[in-house]
This record gives sequence, C-alpha cells and structure tokens, in this order.
Amino acid sequence: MAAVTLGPEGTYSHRATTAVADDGEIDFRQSVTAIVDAVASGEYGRGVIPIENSIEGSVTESLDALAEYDVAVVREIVTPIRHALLAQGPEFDTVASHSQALAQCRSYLEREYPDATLEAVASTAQGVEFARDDPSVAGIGHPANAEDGVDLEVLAEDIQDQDSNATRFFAIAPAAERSTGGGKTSLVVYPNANYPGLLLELLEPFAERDINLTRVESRPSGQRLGDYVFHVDFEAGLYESRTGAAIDDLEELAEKGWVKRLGSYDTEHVVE
Ligand SMILES: O=C(O)C(=O)C[C@]1(C(=O)O)C=C[C@@H](O)C=C1
Repeated sequence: MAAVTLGPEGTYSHRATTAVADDGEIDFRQSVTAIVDAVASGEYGRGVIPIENSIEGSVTESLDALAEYDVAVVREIVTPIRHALLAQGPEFDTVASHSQALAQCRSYLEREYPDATLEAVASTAQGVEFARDDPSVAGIGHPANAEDGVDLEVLAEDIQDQDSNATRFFAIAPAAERSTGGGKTSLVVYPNANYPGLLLELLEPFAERDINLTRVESRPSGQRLGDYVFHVDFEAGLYESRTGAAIDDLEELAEKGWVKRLGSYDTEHVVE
C-alpha cells in the first residue's frame, strides 16, 4: 500500500514514513493539506504528517486539515529531531528551511548568524535542495541530506535549541479504517457555543472517568473571532466503555456543533 508524505526525499516526515510504509513505496506532496486530501480521497492508503514539536508546539496546518478532512489516525510516531546546518561553504547569507525547523534553531541562528535572512520553505529537504543549487543559501535539515547528490558541507550539527528536541507524527488512513483499539485516542470537538465554564464542562467527562488527557489544543474555527475547535488526545481506547460514555457526554455538550473521532492508535518511538 503506497504512502504519501511531505517531500522532497529526505524530510523528517519521510524518515518517519519509512517506519510505517509496509511495502516501502512512498510518494511526496509539498504540503500537509495536500497529503491529508490525497488520503481522504483514497488515492493513498497511508499518509504521515507532523503534528507537534517539543520546542515549537503544534503544526497548525496539520490540526486544521484533521478537523476539515475525513481521515483516521492509525498510529503515532515520535522521533528525535537533530538538525544540521548544510551549505556549499561558510559564505552564505540566507538560511532556508521549514518554519518549524527555523523556529527550533532560533537561539542558535540569532547567536551564530544574526545577519542571515531566514527563508521559510515547504520542508527541510527543500531548503537543502536550495542550498545545493545556490552557494549563498544554507539549509537546516537531517545531516544525512548532505550526502545525497552534490555533496554539501555539514557546517554544524545538533543546532536545535534543546537536545531533547522531538516531533510527533500521525500516520493517517482513509476514514473507513478508523480503529477503536490502541492505547491513545484523538478527537476534535467543535462546541459552537461560548459561555462561562464551557471548557471546564468539556474536560469533566474525562476527569470523572479517570481518563488522562495528554493534550488539549484550541484552533480558531474560522467561523468568527473567538470561536474555537478543540483537539483532545487522551490515554484510553475508543473500544473502552468509559471512552464511549465520555464521548456521549461531549456530544450532548456539543449539540450545536460536532465531535469527530479521529481514531485510537498505538505509539511507535523511532530512533535514528
Ligand atoms: O520539513 C520536514 O522535514 C518535515 O518533515 C516537517 C517538520 C515539521 O513540520 O515539524 C517535521 C519535523 C521537524 O519538526 C521539522 C519539520
């Protein structure tokens, strides 16, 4: 079953995908939304998208695409992210990378290259491609990208602002493959309401049943200012009766909006 992820070859998403692509066939898209769209339409059986980073937080395009498209989350992949600075030589004036990678190296870049122009591009691997084409550009990405094609110099390694830098990815599948088994579950809740205590009421169904929430993130609904969609992750499977009861309560609270079950899944830690 072919999988699709963020390209070109050599992105961190690509590395995470090799962990879950059964037959090794992997295609690439230039944006997370295009990946989710391709999986929702059934063009691909699997997709891998970045969700959250330990330094920079949510990948908001991914959260919004999960709220908008009908797909299932079938696995969570957590991988350490160790960035390198790659260029044809030390004389460059621009650093090109994914906005998440630039942000994860913010202190390093301000300290070592305060005058460099930072250019946000579609992915880390695309930034490295630009560096390969242009001596005035350096890329930030996985150090192994230096060896593909025309060699680049690895000017510095481990330039992320925290040694423990890690990113969480979701493997997604067409909605019909939604699983109820697995240790964690993700939901998206749109209450379409705003009153004192609403957020507290949304969290109570989990607290009452001793379900441990691992993340609550709000995103603008896009409908009007101050109106939010909530992404909720917790440690219980959809197959558990307590999860079903908690979701029943949520559906009642969100009677003017909706509750979307993204699926239950297990976590894989990929170390390179
Ligand atoms: O550009 C890449 O290599 C990606 O796979 C994207 C991405 C992200 O969006 O967070 C993935 C992992 C790292 O956190 C940096 C960038």
